[in-house]
Amino acid sequence: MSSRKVVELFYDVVSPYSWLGFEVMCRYRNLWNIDLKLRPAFLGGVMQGSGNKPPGFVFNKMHYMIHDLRRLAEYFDVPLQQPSDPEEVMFNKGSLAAMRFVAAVQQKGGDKKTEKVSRELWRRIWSEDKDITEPASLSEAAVKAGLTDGEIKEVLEMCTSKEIKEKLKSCTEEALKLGAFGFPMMVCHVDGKPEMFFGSDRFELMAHCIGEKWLGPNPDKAKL
Ligand SMILES: N[C@@H](CCC(=O)N[C@@H](CS)C(=O)NCC(=O)O)C(=O)O
Repeated sequence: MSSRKVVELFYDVVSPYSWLGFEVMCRYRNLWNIDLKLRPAFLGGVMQGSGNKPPGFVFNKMHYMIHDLRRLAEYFDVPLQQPSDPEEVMFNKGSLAAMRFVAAVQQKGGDKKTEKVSRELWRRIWSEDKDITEPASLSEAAVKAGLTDGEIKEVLEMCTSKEIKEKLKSCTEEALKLGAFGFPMMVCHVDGKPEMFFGSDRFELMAHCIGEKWLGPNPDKAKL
């Protein structure tokens, strides 16, 4: 068997398309000969650093996105539901506190816990119309992800540390260096060279580039 290819997934829980990309990558992780590395980063920093603007800033794009996400939720089998005030959630409240929390969970608990906490945060913001900015909200997500009270207390304390702020910042800067202008971004390391893909709609091409088979967004169902 050829050596496993490293695939880095850069994401932010404020991004609904990242949730789709994240679930697909988690479903394919054991099917493809890949080593998936979760790279929680800050989409606001990527927008600023690349000079891009969120698609929601253009009225027609926002309108399209809301319609598109409804179709995609069903197609990807991810329980995406639009929050009651998407602009407030995405542009005013944002995700800096949540992504520092995810970075701290990764530092303390590794990728399995990072996966679970990220999923619970997405569920709050993009399925249940709940807050992800307050410490109590972050704690609730962590409880659902299976972290103990002691772990949650420690992770919340870590969020304000210089180390965690730097960790999130450096991951965001790394994404920018790899060419990021939005999320999700997948970077496949093929023969030592990084190959970047933007969006949750590039899996077919990505599979082709890494020599794997694309079986649709839900490979388990495709096999039935
Ligand atoms: N076509 C992509 C769109 C992804 C997308 O719109 N991502 C947003 C964040 S939720 C973004 O960063 N957009 C930047 C851009 O479109 O330039 C997909 O289907 O996943």
